Amino acid sequence: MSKPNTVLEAFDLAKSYEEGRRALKVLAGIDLRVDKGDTLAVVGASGSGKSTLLHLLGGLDTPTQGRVELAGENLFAVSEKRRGQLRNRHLGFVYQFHHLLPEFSALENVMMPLLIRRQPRGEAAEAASQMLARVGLGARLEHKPGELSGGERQRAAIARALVTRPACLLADEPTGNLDRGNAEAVFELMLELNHGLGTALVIVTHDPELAARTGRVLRLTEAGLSEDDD
Ligand SMILES: Nc1ncnc2c1ncn2[C@@H]1O[C@H](COP(=O)(O)OP(=O)(O)OP(=O)(O)O)[C@@H](O)[C@H]1O
Repeated sequence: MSKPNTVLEAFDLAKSYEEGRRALKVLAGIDLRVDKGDTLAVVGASGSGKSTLLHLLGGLDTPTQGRVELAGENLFAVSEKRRGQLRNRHLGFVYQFHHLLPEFSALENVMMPLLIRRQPRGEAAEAASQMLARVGLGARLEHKPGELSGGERQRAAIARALVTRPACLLADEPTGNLDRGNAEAVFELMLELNHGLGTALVIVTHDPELAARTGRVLRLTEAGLSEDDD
């Protein structure tokens, strides 16, 4: 049974890919619990399955075995429609590439998830501009993605992911395309927002120094998932 403040929980999660007659085992026996407000980094060698794990946690890919509970519901026992609703209601996603829509302004991009939820335009604009101000882009509302720097684009993507106030933000190498200074700034911003908004944060990173700034570091190896001691 999930505890009341548990946001996301994985039980005995496994993922294999068929390779001809053999199965390529990527993940096996993964148990993981993310509580409200947790900050957690997932590290591991290239190909160890970090992105695969994040996709499973977000219900974007299906496991070969095991289950993921989001807000107490098994993501893979519900309909596709319900899975989408749960994802929408409780999760935010940030990727290495910002995925902002190029023809829309920063403000319009961040309003989008609220408009999709049928929030009135005025309210959506207000919430989006507040969130953009929180990520330091209060003076860039009308800029299109092509008129923003790399770090600013990633900040806008974070604002878009958080504007719906998700319980948990899943971030896959969100600083992977940034130089050192920007990577650190964006990482710090995510931790700060996570703290301020009470959002749980699961962040996949290659960077051990950045990972060490989170509350928990989980390491993926062939033996499975283990938690680093402080
Ligand atoms: N659709 C797929 N079909 C077959 N194999 C796949 C598929 N997707 C991923 N894999 C394999 O699963 C393994 C884990 O991939 P994943 O992208 O999760 O690793 P990662 O730890 O995120 O790597 P990186 O740090 O390089 O991004 C890799 O060996 C990859 O080749």
